[in-house]
Amino acid sequence: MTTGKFITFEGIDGAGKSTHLAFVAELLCERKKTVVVTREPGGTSLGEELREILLHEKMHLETEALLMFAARREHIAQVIAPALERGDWVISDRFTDATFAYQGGGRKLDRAKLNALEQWVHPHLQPHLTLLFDVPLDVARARLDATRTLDKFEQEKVEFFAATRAEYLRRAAEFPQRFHVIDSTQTIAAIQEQLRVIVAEIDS
Ligand SMILES: Nc1ncnc2c1ncn2[C@@H]1O[C@H](COP(=O)(O)OP(=O)(O)OP(=O)(O)O)[C@@H](O)[C@H]1O
Ligand SMILES: Cc1cn([C@H]2C[C@H](O)[C@@H](COP(=O)(O)O)O2)c(=O)[nH]c1=O
Repeated sequence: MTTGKFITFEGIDGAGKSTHLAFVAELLCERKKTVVVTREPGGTSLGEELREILLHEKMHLETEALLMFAARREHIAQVIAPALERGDWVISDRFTDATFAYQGGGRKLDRAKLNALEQWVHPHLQPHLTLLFDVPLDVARARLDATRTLDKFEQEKVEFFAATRAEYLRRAAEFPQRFHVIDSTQTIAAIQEQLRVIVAEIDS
């Protein structure tokens, strides 16, 4: 019997999702789960090649959305579906909510086109739990500026991130049964306490 669950981590760049992903993976390992940690775009060798292109080359917004879903198709076929079938837990740093937020919200691509791609690529797969790390834009920006060289998305203007964040929050309100919105301005320790409770709930 399949017992694995699919958990996704979402948020604008710099919100802190990668920081907490490792912690949740550890919590699940302590609970004796077999955990597959992966990311989008990426997660397969083709997906990682597409990631390089997507994060560094300019392209038409529809090309960008199509490549995100192409990488995702491969990711589901090679990694996510087989792991869930084995009963493993899959934790992915981003999934389809990111396409709705970035290409839909940020770049203003028609949501109907994204719905059609989602229906094509994964009509029967949705995360069991989506953790949305939410922060004001200035906090996210300060965290990014302190830590890294910025990629194509991270160099976008404040309006882009405001629209991306708004679309994430709109989706969280649309799908309250799977989304948990986490106030990522809290300390890392406070967020970890919240994550402990959420993980215990989903594993009960
Ligand atoms: N709650 C927090 N308080 C203070 N600093 C934080 C917090 N969460 C994360 N950070 C710091 O902010 C920086 C960005 O965090 P992280 O890489 O986890 O963000 P991210 O959401 O995964 O970003 P991206 O999507 O661009 O990879 C890191 O230096 C991390 O240590
Ligand atoms: C899956 C997905 C991702 N993006 C963007 C969001 C981020 O800026 C990058 C991924 O980098 P991360 O720091 O590892 O999160 O890609 C996107 O625009 N659309 C998507 O579907």
